[in-house]
Amino acid sequence: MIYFLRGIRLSGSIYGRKIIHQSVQTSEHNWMRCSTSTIYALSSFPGRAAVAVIRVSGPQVIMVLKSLARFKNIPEPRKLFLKKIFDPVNNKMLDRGLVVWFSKPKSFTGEDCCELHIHSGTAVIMSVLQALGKLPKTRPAEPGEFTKRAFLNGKLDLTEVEGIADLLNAETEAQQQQALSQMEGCLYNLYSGWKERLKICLAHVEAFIDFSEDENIEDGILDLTLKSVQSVFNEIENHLADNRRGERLRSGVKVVIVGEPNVGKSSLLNLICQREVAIVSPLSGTTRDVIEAALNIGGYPVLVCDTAGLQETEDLVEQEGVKRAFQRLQQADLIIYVKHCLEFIEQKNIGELVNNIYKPTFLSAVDANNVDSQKNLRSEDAELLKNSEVIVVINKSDLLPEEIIKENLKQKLEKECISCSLISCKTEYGLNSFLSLLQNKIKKLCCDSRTFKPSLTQDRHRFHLVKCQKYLKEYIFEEETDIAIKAEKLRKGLIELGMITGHVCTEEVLDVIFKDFCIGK
Ligand SMILES: Nc1nc2c(ncn2[C@@H]2O[C@H](COP(=O)(O)OP(=O)(O)OP(=O)(O)O)[C@@H](O)[C@H]2O)c(=O)[nH]1
Ligand SMILES: [K+]
Ligand SMILES: [Mg+2]
Repeated sequence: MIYFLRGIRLSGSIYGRKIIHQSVQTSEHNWMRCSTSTIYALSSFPGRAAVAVIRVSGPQVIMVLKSLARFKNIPEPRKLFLKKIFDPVNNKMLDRGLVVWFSKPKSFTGEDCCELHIHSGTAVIMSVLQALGKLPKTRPAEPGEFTKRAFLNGKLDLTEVEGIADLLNAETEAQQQQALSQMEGCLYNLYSGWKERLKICLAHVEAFIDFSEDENIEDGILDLTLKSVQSVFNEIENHLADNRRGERLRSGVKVVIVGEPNVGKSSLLNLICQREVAIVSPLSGTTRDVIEAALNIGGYPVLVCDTAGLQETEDLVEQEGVKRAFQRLQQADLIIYVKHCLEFIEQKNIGELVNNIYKPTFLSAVDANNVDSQKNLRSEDAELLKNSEVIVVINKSDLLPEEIIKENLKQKLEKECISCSLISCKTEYGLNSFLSLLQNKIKKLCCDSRTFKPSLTQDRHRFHLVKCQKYLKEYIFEEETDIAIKAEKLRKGLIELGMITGHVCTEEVLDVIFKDFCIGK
């Protein structure tokens, strides 16, 4: 047992040399480059308002306090002081405002930071920024540079950085909540938890390599390791099999309205949006291009598209419209398939008809290749279509000859069909129940209400998790007698996890992540 423990410690350091060190080098390199300069930026929205916040970070912060705010002694950190702000060169007074500073490392960036809360007027802001520029070794911050420094100083990992970016971009409540929990470290905890467990596995394997000749190495250590790797593997697999909920919530649910010409697709889009987004007319083939509208439905971000009526046609423009409709269908998370109600009055077995309506129609079209534009649909696209959620909307219920027929049809649909609404865009009959069906579907696509596990939110994470999983799979299942080769698999798996959190990363990855930030964050 003693050797067992010693193995962990020794191997831990071997591990440290190979992976952690790599990241430290990158960080140190950046740290040295950026820590010599002090950066400043307007962190609030530019324009006329009550207050503007200018943020400063770096070694010159004390100098800023002394020369712009004219503190005689270094003030107490984390306290607001009402001060006059002066230009350090011509000694002109520029404004009066609140000044606060944070001493390193207890600040957002991990460096000395200060904030000047001044009046938000164009001239005031410009003059204070210019005054900051007059101090030695100061310069305007690049987009996201404050956050980048926080990352390089170990204040945040990359998933938390991405959480901040998502929070700044969040437009709906559900997006806000997801971004917040990511910023608070839910993904960091999950991924670094796996990393810690794999690190121990690797340490065990390396201990085995180093000490297996030795009598004292614990029996069955490799079996134990295999079990641990297997359980991490299973957890990653579950996390990946989330039907892309988190990514969808982040980027918006894609809803596509399709159906034959003139069934009322554009009318439905306008009703959902509560404005005249698309042209409605009695002429068949009115909509040609895809018409998009971004909406907030029950706190979830949604992109609804109206498309050209699906039919075989000689008209070249309409053919192009049908082709585009099919392209959108392939990307859809949710399809609203609109039908004319008169098709249904004579039908006896409505449930079967409606429940199967969508898939056979499109998939048989795909198989038969009977519309030019559908020739482009490959079999995997057809598979995608099959996986999308569908709501069948039966429109124009006001045209049903008698009230009793309408009620009968409605009852039959409610009893026999899963996702179907009988509505009238003209009278708005059934609209509310359709909208609540739509909202429920969207919610289901974005979050799993049964579990409160953190969702995978980014393609970047998925990419590295899939690669990590591949190495773990090789470790678990491949017949390999050379234990050193097996150890290498674990090491590679660990590197992939490190790439997600940024403990192993390259300058290019950082550039991509920070480029979308605004200046001053
Ligand atoms: N009576 C009745 N007419 C409707 C209803 N919904 C739509 N319409 C009419 O049906 C016609 C076609 O409506 P659109 O919304 O343009 O139909 P579409 O499916 O977008 O048509 P295309 O873009 O040409 O494929 C228009 O004259 C609408 O006013 C409805 O619920 N009841
Ligand atoms: K029309
Ligand atoms: Mg239309």
